[in-house]
Amino acid sequence: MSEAAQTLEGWYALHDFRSIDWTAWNAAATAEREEALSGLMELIGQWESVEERKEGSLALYAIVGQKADLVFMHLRETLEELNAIENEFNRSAIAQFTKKEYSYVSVVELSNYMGQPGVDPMQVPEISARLKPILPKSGHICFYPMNKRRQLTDNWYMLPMEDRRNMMRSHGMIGRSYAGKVKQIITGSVGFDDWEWGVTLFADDALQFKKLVYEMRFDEVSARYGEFGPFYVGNRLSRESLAELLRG
Ligand code: VOV
Repeated sequence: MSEAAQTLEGWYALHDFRSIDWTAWNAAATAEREEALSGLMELIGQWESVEERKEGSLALYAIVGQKADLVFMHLRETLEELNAIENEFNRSAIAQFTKKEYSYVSVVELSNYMGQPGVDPMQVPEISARLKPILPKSGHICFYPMNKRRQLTDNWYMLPMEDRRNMMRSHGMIGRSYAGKVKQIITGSVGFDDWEWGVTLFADDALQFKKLVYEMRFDEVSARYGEFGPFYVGNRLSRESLAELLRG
């Protein structure tokens, strides 16, 4: 058996994709709409205060295209808290005007491919900060799930550790050349959701997503072993721009 990579886990993640039921929203009375909107703002205010206390984080984006209208990306210490968040949203008035499109459950993950021998990673402040990250407030988000291939000839999980480490080093070097342009949050989802990882990227210039993902397609770990699910791309929403989106 090949040696399994050791992983470190941080906050749990829920990517909650919703669409607005425009027919129901447009048909609702102004007072009903305003009440639903103020309930939503209250919820967002609560989630932002959790972030201020550094007990979790929120990223809120408008999705471009027809896969969804909104994504709420939540990070929390426990799965129970994530479940409570979705239930609270579902009970709120705005939920009558939204549809569930897709969700993804995972946990912030770092693997030991790049670890220094003899160093306890939990004692490295940069690593513990990366496990419980405050999500960037960048202009754009890109999310997609992915697997590492398990076919007879190309099976990531049967490769020796050394080969996987070398490929991840090359992957990391490409990634590092996007420092300051793209920030990645990798979440592990083996046992939690339908793919093995969630890839969430943040950037102020959305074109950098395309450039990074394209460049990685030529790198062996992606070219040979990467399998990718649907891509979601979006624009940052503040409370004000969300209200504007709904009020028109
Ligand atoms: C934005 C840049 C960027 C940077 C700097 C970066 C660096 C690194 C490093 C150093 C490491 C290994 C240690 C760790 O931190 O876990 C990883 C790990 C990982 N990555 Fe990555 N990645 C980036 C970006 C980045 C992208 C764009 C993708 C999607 C791939 C693509 O083709 O679409 C990705 C995927 C992953 C995955 C799935 C893992 C876990 C693999 C596993 O088998 O465990 N990643 N990644």
